[in-house]
Amino acid sequence: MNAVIIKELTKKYGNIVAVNNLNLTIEQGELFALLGVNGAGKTTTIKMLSCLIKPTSGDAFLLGESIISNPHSINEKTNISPQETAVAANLSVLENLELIAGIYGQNSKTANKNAHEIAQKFGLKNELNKKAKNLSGGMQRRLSIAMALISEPQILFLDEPTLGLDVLARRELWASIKSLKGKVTIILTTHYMDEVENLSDRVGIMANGQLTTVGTVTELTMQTNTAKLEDAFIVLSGGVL
Ligand SMILES: Nc1ncnc2c1ncn2[C@@H]1O[C@H](COP(=O)(O)OP(=O)(O)OP(=O)(O)O)[C@@H](O)[C@H]1O
Repeated sequence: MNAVIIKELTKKYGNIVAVNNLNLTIEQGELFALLGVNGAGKTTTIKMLSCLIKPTSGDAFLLGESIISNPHSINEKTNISPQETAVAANLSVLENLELIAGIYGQNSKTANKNAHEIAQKFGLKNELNKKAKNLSGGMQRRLSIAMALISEPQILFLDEPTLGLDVLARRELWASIKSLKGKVTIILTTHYMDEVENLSDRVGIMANGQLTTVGTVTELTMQTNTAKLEDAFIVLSGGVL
């Protein structure tokens, strides 16, 4: 079954066409990685799909609901961990998690139970009483994703989830993301090719607001006659090897 159907989605900022006539279908439980050089249109796409900004034209259907006519319904079933880590600095880890659970309508008992469960899953169990501002950057990214997940979304958007993390923190976060595969539909943007190779079921490459290529890592390397995704990406983004 399809979780996401994108139809001719376009976003213009004045003369700039940030996203240009995007068409794409993503299956339920799939982890889809969106790649592209800086300014290609990835974040704008994710922001439209998560109903943070309105498209100029076109539409997208998430779990059958339109981002134009039913954004509230989509907000109940999806969540985003944005590029800027979105945690309340002066609240503890537990309070941050319970806050989001409360916003999504969970009573305090359920919110507390879910907060403890998700903290366990994301290696945050020993940090529950720490203020978010005193966590390391890696722990803050983890908390940000845990906060997106506590609402039990069916679709999760991860915008550069491991940006600025050290190798160990990145690997730990990959393991947490991998444990969601097949259960939650995930759309992820990243500049790290090893992340895509490790996590994604399919990859889409954007250039100048357009989705130029969609396929598995193997399909992309075969298509470009290259040995690894990084080389395939350079070829497909119009660069020189
Ligand atoms: N609020 C805005 N106002 C004007 N132009 C914008 C706005 N947001 C994005 N853009 C422009 O839209 C284009 C696409 O930007 P977007 O942030 O979606 O790219 P991206 O692929 O996510 O880049 P990065 O990898 O650097 O995060 C860029 O030319 C950018 O300058």
